[in-house]
Amino acid sequence: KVHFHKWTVNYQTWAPDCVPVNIISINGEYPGPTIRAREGDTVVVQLENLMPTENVVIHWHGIRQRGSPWDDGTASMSQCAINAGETYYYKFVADRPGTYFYHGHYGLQRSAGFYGSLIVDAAGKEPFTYHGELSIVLNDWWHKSTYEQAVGLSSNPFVWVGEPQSLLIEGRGKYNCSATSRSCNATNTQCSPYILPVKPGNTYRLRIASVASLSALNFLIQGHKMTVVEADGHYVEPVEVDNLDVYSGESYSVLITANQDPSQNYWAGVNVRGRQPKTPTGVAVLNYLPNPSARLPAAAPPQSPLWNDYAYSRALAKKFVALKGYEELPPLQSHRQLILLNTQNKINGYTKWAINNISLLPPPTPYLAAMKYKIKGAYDTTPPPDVYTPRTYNISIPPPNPNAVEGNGVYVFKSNSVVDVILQNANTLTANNSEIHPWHLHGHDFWILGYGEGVFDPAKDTKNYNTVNPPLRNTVPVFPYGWTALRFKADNPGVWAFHCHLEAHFFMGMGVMFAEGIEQVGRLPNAAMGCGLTKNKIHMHH
Ligand SMILES: O=C1O[C@H]([C@@H](O)CO)C(O)=C1O
Repeated sequence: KVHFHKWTVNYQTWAPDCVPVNIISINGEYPGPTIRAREGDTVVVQLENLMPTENVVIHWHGIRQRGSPWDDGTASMSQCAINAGETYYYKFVADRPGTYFYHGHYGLQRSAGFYGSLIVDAAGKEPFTYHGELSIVLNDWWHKSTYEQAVGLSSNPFVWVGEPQSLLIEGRGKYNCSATSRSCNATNTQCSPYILPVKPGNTYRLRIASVASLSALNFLIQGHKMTVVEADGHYVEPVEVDNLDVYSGESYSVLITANQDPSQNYWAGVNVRGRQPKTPTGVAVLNYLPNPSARLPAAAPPQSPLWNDYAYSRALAKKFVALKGYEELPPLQSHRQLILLNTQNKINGYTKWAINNISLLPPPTPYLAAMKYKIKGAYDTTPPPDVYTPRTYNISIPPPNPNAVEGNGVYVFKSNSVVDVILQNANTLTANNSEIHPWHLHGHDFWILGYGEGVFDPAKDTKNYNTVNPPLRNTVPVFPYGWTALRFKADNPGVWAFHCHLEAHFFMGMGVMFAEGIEQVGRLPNAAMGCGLTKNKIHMHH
């Protein structure tokens, strides 16, 4: 079955947290329309860019784009961004059931509200049952425009975006209007809390995803336990939790049962973790029918574990393992091991993030076309280093030599080879500071083989990898001063970004490029080309 969607993208005034700002909307909606498909279906999105002053792309987060790497929706990587006034057709197969989403992948467009849900239903029986389904996307929100944020991030002196003003559940939050001189209308229906209607006694599958720009989030429902059953489109052994960490780029399904006093409604809440919170709890309402949805819970919004209780977060992350009998297990050996050290750096005085001392600056010619058509001079053909040097680098202090370089080289993998990547975290430019980074891989799912604290030791730590029931994911956090090890099969011809999913960090260069099987990539659509050096590779038809 083919699902056809006709979308227009435009600027729009919207008040997600009661303060009107400019957002990027789809068909006038915020969040954008939900895409719903069945496993194996094809999705076609006719995307018309009606924004008069900027280009656009959409990334289909969690969709692997097998056979359609040009529709991964990454500007400068998989395609030329769609010009103002132009229309592009995205076409891909929803080949795996699960909870996914889509968002802009150009500049800071995701932070401008440019995102929505993408849900793929299983063709067969699932390992759990429920009466109904609910779905939310979590986000953090700023009043400062994304253009102002981008200028600050690329200025010297550096202007940091700061902590968010609000946390949003399905695009809705509530700023304290008396705390701002800006226009703010607490009765605007755009900022009324999102309602999750439930029938007493019933069990629901709640799909939760995060597109947060900066914040690690913790989600919980007052008085209700949640049983986690799916993560990033893969089944996990059921885990019952009181609250759930959701890192940007992750998605979950949890089962909840409406088993509390039916005369009440309950808060669903979201709080910041991993950074000292300056943002109030974002809330939605779990509405026990037939209570009126406007009957707000009397209790205070629910609170999460302490923001810097990393032991809690590490322990929770380790609880998620693949559901026995449902998920593919990893190959026992890998062919190549990358150890990627992240550092915050200065380049000519500008604040950046670097991986093995290289800060990613994507080129004007998209990699996919450049590699497929062997366009000379499009990007640096010297591959970046597999491991960081010196190997004695001290991760617990600010970089002693903070200078890094900008680069755009690519890690090229043998077709179908097995690759291990170890993400190694370190101190930032600020003493005694290391941050959580959620890393997202395009075009693949990977197995999480392990998490550790301190410096990764290849001789010792590889022995403790979980190869028995590691979860398959497309996004994984690396905790402060720690490491995360993952494994994937380089079995999807194309060029794929692997990057920190925090919007500002990716903008500041925190990512790398992977490629495999380029010779097997089919002919690129002309519409994905036309920028940089791709222009003379456009195929002429009669
Ligand atoms: O990339 C970042 O920059 C700031 C800070 O390190 C410098 O202002 C911050 O908190 C980040 O996550």
